[in-house]
Amino acid sequence: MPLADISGYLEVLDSVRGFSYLETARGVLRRGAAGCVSNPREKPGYVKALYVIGAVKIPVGEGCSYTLEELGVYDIGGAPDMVFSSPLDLFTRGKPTPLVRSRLQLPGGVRLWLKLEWYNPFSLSVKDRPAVEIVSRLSRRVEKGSLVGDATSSNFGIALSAVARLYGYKARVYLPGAAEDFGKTLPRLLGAEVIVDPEAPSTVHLLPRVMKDARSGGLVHVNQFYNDANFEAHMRGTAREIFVQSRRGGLRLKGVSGSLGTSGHMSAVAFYLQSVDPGVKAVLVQPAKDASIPGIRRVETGMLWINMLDIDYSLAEVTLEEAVEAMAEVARSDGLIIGPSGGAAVKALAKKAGEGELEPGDYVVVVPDTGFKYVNLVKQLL
Ligand SMILES: Cc1ncc(COP(=O)(O)O)c(/C=N/[C@@H](COP(=O)(O)O)C(=O)O)c1O
Repeated sequence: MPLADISGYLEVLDSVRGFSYLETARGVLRRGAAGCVSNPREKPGYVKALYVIGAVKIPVGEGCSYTLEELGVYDIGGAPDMVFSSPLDLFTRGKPTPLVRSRLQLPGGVRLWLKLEWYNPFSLSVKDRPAVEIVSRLSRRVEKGSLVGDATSSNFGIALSAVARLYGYKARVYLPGAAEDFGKTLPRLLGAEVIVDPEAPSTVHLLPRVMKDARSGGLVHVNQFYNDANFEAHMRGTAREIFVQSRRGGLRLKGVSGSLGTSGHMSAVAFYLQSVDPGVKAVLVQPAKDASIPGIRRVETGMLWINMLDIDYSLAEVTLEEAVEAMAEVARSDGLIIGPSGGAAVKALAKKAGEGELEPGDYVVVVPDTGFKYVNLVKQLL
């Protein structure tokens, strides 16, 4: 059977170390096709490369080749009746998240498209994706009833609290004092323990405390900051969806823009789309010095994938005021209330467009969550 279900080979994924499999993934994406292997179990890196780009099938045999479409890469979900058998089914098949053309006019023929990640059902944010990927893999080796936890700026904590319960785990989330109220309250509503450290200026400052609690026993640290399942969730999900939606929507995709926390989603989006077309630009936003924008950080504060992988990107700096200004611009042009990190990414793209750095074409901005969570923040700045 030349096209086998890749789900029959996933046990080999855990044996793959490092990022070398990504060169294979890049090659398959660039060629748009994958060759056969006689025994996938002897090629765990190849299995992982196909899994991470979203293949559902793996070609088994000699001397054959299959297109991405034949491998199931284009099967990005969809439930026409929107009837789901469970909350996890809602997360999985209630995809892809929308990609919508904004009416906001940017200079230089830059056409703006918004990838609305608040359509993820648990945290109404992009962070559902790594939470489901991390917990579903963990459930293969961690006994039910265990306590899982991590440091979070808010969204991942909500997603982890929700998904942990669905898999039979308890959750504990650690937040910096400056986190928004929704990030401190909603995990409790979901039955999680919440630890707030008023002294911690950011999530990464909480990691020593989380690791100490993990070492002293009793806590499984899921570690969104260094767990490759974060990056891989976005390769198979966010990135693949943008690739397929752009193709099917007839976009002339010239660039992507987004923000950085763990750097999981924008590393995946940039890597995937630049593997397909090396000419795709990646405009990444970071808060201006001394600025604080919920959920995102400056690259120098420490991130894994954006620093480890071969990704070509430019950085733009944005203040919180500029991020909220962009929220208002999108709200008034599209009627959509995007979150501040999405606003920051729109502003970053607009700056690059204004500086004449972008060629005409379609640009996708990943909008990690909704602005409905940030009323107190916005109120002070409107
Ligand atoms: C609203 C919003 N926008 C963008 C990001 C960045 O996503 P990432 O780079 O894929 O982690 C995030 C990421 N938040 C993560 C990580 O936060 P961090 O900025 O690393 O402290 C969390 O919820 O714990 C976010 O919540």
